[in-house]
Amino acid sequence: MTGAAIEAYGLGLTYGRRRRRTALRDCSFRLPAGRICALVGPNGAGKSTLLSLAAGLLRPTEGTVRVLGTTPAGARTRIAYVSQDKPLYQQLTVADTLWAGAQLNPAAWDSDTAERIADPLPPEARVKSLSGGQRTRLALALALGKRPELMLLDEPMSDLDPLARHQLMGVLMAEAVEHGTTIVMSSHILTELEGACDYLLLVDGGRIRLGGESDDIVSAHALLTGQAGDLAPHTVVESRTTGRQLTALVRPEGPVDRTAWDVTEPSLEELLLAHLRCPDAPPLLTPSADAREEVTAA
Ligand SMILES: Nc1ncnc2c1ncn2[C@@H]1O[C@H](COP(=O)(O)OP(=O)(O)OP(=O)(O)O)[C@@H](O)[C@H]1O
Repeated sequence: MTGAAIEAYGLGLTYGRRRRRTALRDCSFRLPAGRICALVGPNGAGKSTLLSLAAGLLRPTEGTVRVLGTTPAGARTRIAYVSQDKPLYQQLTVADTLWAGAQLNPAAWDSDTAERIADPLPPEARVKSLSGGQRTRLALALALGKRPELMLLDEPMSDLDPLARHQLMGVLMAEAVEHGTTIVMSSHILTELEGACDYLLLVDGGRIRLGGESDDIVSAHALLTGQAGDLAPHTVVESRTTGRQLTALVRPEGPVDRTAWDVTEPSLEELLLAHLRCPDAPPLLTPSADAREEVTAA
């Protein structure tokens, strides 16, 4: 398929030889290019593993992944990856780090963007003297300066103060709009992602549970409230009873009986939390996220 930033088919990764730990299993999905995608899931779900596979830092133990129409290794110059621990050279100064970024990316380096993002940092400060949030800012300056087609960001906002978070989220979104950059951003802060991301991947227990346009995923669900009653024929994600009142998150399979139920649209956060509380709910991929054909070897 064309126009995909990431395509995975049966993708899996098991760490270790003796004490094997399966981090991802049988993940098939497609992320169209140009999206800002939230990658969400509980601790240990497999988000970092998925990002590392897409960045070409890990090789799958099963299945395949393609990035920007080629192998992750083949796309390396077109990808920027910011890992959770933001590895930077401790001895270099901020100015040296930006200079090194320019030398390593001579064809596409965007010094204006990189310097604008790094601006609040003292140029002569050594990386080892920066705070966690300041290092994140420098790592994002390097990533954006590279002018990548795909940015893979592992919890990029977790140690930034609210003002810096707001500013850098704005920069990321402007970048996506102006240059069509695809951004995949893992985070635990669901409210922050709700306004910023137009695409969603929910990973849980090493599997993809939800994938697709956030709006389409939300509108595929309904919150029903009423007297305890029959929820058939709808697919039930979660149902809870308080006294005689039943509240259920369902995927409607046909018209909902509005004489029996109050019907509202769930927020993205309500929807995600319900899926996390109910791991047996069936997965849902919208048509654009559905990778039906096996991609060629990674
Ligand atoms: N290097 C490793 N060796 C062995 N197991 C690992 C390694 N890295 C991750 N794992 C395991 O793989 C699983 C997925 O980890 P991963 O870091 O991908 O999760 P995550 O969704 O990014 O979690 P978090 O939200 O806590 O960052 C976990 O069970 C973890 O313990």
